[in-house]
This record gives sequence, structure tokens and C-alpha cells, in this order.
Amino acid sequence: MLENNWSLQPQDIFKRSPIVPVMVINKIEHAVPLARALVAGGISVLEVTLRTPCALEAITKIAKEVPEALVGAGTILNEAQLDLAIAAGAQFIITPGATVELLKAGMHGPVPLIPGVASISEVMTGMALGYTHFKFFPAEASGGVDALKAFSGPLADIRFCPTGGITPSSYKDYLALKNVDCIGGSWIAPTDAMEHGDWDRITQLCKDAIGAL
Ligand SMILES: O=C(O)C(=O)C[C@H](O)[C@H](O)COP(=O)(O)O
Repeated sequence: MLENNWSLQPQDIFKRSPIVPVMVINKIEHAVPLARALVAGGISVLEVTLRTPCALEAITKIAKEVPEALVGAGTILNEAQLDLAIAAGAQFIITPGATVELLKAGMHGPVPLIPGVASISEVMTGMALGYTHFKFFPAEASGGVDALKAFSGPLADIRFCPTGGITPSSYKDYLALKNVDCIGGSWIAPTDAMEHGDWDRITQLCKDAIGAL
């Protein structure tokens, strides 16, 4: 098992916010207002997906201009992207799946990596390398709440952040599970609200979601 030398530990991320917005930022000018709207609504762990050309720049800007948030990079598929995200200022890394190469690189990196898994075997591969906190992805399509309940038997000490297909009507069911600390979702940062600059709507979505817990 490898030892990590991370600047913070995965539990610091998992325990900080029950909801992690999965952010797809199409325009760089949306990055900071979006981050501020989420923070104003009580959500301060932010995952910026590396799915758009301005994602890395968005991470850099949010890290500099919204210091009250923890900003991480999502959709990291390989070591090259891992290095770019860290250089951009990502404070944590989330991957949709996990290769052994990426798991090893993440363990040697300066910030925590949360590997994506969809099966017990994938968790076991991560555990063998020292990982204890995982993204369960795609959560709904991989068995959802029932799968995570089943995981808690053999994988008693492992924590999950389910993501993928989670909605305002299902997120509480996931958060009620004993092996779940937080969930990821895109509904909290809708593209149309960003396009219209409707930051108040995003803040309200956060307040509603957090307030209902
Ligand atoms: O790109 C990634 O690495 C991802 O993490 C994918 C996202 O987790 C899902 O797209 C979540 O989106 P929703 O299902 O709309 O909540």
C-alpha cells in the first residue's frame, strides 16, 4: 500500500459539503459568479469537470478569486490531465473511473484523488493502493442506493460520494446511507441558469437542497 502526502485528506472534502456540484463551465466569465453563487447557497466544495475548453482556466480563477471554496477537477482520465489540473490549482481530483496507473500517480500527487468506481472489484483495487474514499459512478445506472447498501457489508470502512443520475428527489436517500458522506450532481448548477446569469436561482437551489437535509 502506498502512503499519500496530500495537502488535505479525502474526509476533509467529504465532510465539508453534503452536496458537490458537478460544474460544466462553457464560458470562462461564468466561473467566478457561479462559484460565488454556490458558496452563497452554502456549498463550498466544487467539482469543475474537464469537459470544456475553459475548465482549467476556470479552476485557476476560482482558486484565486473564491478562496472560501475548495475547487477540484473532475473528469480526469489520465496522468496528463492530472498534471494539468494540479498545475491549474485544483485542490482535489475526481475521476470517473480508475486505472492502476492513475491511482498510483494520484497517490504520489500533492492533492487528494477520489477515484471513480462502479464495482466492489474496483474498490478493492483502490484499497490495495491505499484509497478509502471513492466516487460511486454512474450511481443510478450502477445499482444506486441498493448497490451502496450491499457494498457496506464487505467494505465497512469505505466511504462513497455517489454521482450520476442523482436528482432533487433522490439525493436524500443516498445521504441517508451509512457509507455515504456526500453526493455529486449537476442539477444544482444548471446550464440554462448560467447562460442567463441567473446566479440567484443557483443560490436558491443550494439553499433548498441543503435546507431540506
Ligand atoms: O464528467 C465526469 O467525470 C462526471 O463526473 C460526470 C458527472 O458525474 C455526471 O455527469 C453527473 O451529472 P448528473 O448525472 O447530471 O448529476
